[in-house]
Amino acid sequence: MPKLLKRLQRFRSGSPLSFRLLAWILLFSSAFTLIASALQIYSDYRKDLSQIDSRMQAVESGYSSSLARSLWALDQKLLQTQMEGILSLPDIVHLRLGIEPDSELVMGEIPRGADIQSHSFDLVHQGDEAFKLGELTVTADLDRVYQDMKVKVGVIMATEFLKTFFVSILIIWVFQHFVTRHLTAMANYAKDFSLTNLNTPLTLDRPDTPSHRNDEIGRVTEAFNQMRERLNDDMARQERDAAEIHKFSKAIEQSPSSVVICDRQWRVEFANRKFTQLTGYDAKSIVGRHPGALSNDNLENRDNSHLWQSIRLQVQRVGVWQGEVNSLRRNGERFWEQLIVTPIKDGANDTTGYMILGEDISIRKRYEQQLLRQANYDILTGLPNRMLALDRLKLALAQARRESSMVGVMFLDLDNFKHINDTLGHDAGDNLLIESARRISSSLRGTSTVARLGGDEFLVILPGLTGPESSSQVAERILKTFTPAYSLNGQEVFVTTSIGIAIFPTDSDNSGTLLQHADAAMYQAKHQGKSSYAHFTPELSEISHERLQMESRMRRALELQEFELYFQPIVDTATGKLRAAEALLRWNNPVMGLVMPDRFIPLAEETGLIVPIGEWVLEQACLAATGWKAITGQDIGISVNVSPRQFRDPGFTKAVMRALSNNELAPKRLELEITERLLLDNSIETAEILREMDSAGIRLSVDDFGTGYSALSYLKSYPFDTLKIDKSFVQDVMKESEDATLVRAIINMAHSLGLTVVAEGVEDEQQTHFLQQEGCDFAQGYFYSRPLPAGEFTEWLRTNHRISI
Ligand SMILES: Nc1nc2c(ncn2[C@@H]2O[C@@H]3COP(=O)(O)O[C@H]4[C@@H](O)[C@H](n5cnc6c(=O)[nH]c(N)nc65)O[C@@H]4COP(=O)(O)O[C@H]3[C@H]2O)c(=O)[nH]1
Repeated sequence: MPKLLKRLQRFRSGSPLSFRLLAWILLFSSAFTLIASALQIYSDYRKDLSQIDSRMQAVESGYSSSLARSLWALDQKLLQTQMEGILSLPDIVHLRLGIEPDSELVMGEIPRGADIQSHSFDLVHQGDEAFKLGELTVTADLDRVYQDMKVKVGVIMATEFLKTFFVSILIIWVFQHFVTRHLTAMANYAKDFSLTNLNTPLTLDRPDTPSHRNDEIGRVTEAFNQMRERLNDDMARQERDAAEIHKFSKAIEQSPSSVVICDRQWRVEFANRKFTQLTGYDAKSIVGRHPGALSNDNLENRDNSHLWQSIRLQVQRVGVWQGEVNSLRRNGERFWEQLIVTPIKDGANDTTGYMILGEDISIRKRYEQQLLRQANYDILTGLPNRMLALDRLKLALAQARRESSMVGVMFLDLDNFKHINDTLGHDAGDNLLIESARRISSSLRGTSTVARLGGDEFLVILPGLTGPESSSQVAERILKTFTPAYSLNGQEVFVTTSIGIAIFPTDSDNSGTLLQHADAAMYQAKHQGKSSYAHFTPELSEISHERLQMESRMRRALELQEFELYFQPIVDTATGKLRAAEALLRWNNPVMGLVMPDRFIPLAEETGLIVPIGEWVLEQACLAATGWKAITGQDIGISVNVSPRQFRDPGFTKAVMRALSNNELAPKRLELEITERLLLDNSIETAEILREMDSAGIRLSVDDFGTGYSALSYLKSYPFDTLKIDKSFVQDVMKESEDATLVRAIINMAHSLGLTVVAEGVEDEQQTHFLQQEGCDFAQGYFYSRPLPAGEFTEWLRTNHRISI
């Protein structure tokens, strides 16, 4: 019993549901039992009453006639016996027999206060005529019935209570065992459920069978565990999301671009580290401010407000704004930044804020400005370049049209720049250009423009001229500034310039044509003699046109096979025997006829066409030399002229080697003629190429010696074999004693350096004798033979047997 109480106690405290359930079960089952028992007792009570009633009926039916007879017969004894017999019947406690007319016989006693039930009936004598003899009232005591009922109630109540109680206990136990303890376990699980034990599933103390899994508790358990797993997943996702968010926020924070995030009202909410580095504004100090109004300078902010208004409008309309902004750092320093402004949208595509990405492009901007400068200005002299000059010219022409004034266009070319550049080196050339630019600029008014068009060409624009003569005055001033010597590499050098002038609108009203005319005039000035100027005349355009035509014809001359090599013998001065031949280029143009190299080689050099033309010459010269061996059986050398531009071409060495190997010519049979201008450049590459040629066995000669700086000293440093005295000295040896002395000195010096000497331009016998006397090794000139086309030269070989090997 204490155990049971304890249990009950536990139910009360730990299992309120069980307790309440027990109470309810008891209440309901008791009520139900009570009602049922009450109904049952009432039914039994009614049955007892009806039994008494039927017993009284039975007394009436059984005794009325016998009592009537006894009464008729006045047989008191019998009557008494009969009445005692009735009184002995159960529950009947009292009889009253009323006898007609007024006597009565009473038997038995009615207990005081007892509940009774009475039944009366007449005693009638049945004769001819019915005669009422009396009336019998039978009274039954209901006490027994009540006693029975009380006992029944007691018994039923006790048994029903016990039954209900034990059934309830049983139900509760069953409920507790199968349901409540699991619910309690669930409750405890739920109570202890936290993020730390998310991985512990809910398990109940019951077998894991399919039926258990499918019942309500099983389903609730499963629901619990599913909930736990979902929570687990959610937590994992949340962790992942948090890590992602952390990563993104770190990325934004550490982004190399500045990042500013604003709310919908364009108030700064966040700014990353880069922003602070870039602008000097601390992120916290600008929170809540408008990104265009960070500075305290009202003027600055007002300027910015227009910009940010258009940014806002464009972001709203187009969804993005990007551009370059000249921003202000906190310290007042300006910098260029590239901004990208975009809205930040939520899942419903509503704008929740704005993001401003910024990148410092100051360096790029500076670089761009530099590029712009480079695109418009000549780096060396700082003068406007061709592009800017043309722009300025167009502007000047437009203004002159409006003002009906004149514009002078001057084309300047330094007369001996190429020579100085080749002989004194590029540095000297550069200094010359810088100084020339300065001198030209110094002779001009403020409104004039001087520009460098490239190389040694300058352009001067003279706006607002009153007449062509004003341009002549300027030209004279410029020429005058060129009079003093230039100091280059410690040497005094005299440089002159040639100026061509064209006037707007007299010569042309078009900038391009004016430039062409000025160029043509410049060539005319050069032609007149250097250090002069010339005005454009209509005839000049023809000359300039010719130059252009020649260039375009030359470009096609190779493929049209218009070039031809002539060969001129180089003979031993003492014996007159052939030693080698010099290849001299000719251009057979159907329109221009036979064009001599002096006319087209400079243009070929200028345009770079000399490189493919020179390769062709090398190839053809080697081919010819191989052919002569076949004819004569002798190895005849071949000299080929190489121009500086050709020599400096990166493919030159390969082209030479290719020509030799293609034609199987021994390198020692090939002699390359190089002008001394090339050597004075003194560049490492020149020396290397010469050495490469020399080590390959190719012979090298200095051509036109005497026309340049004629410095013998450099000859020592290079692997030359031959020195060719220029024809201008040879031709005058018999007339000018100075030239004879010079030629003699050259021969002696060359020999002392171990060089063979060739005299060029030998035209008569006297010259030959002189050279023989002076010990000049070889001679070349009309005296022996003019340069001959290949066929005629072969013929010359056949007829001339004096071949020296
Ligand atoms: N007055 C006179 N002149 C004589 C006499 N003997 C030869 N000559 C000319 O003197 C020039 C000698 O060639 P250069 O000094 O190398 O001068 C050459 C050379 O520098 C250049 N040249 C010729 N062919 C080529 C070539 O294939 N490549 C290159 N780069 N230049 C070439 O053109 C220049 C002129 O060549 P050419 O007109 O053929 O003129 C040739 C030749 O015809 C003479 O007795 N009297």
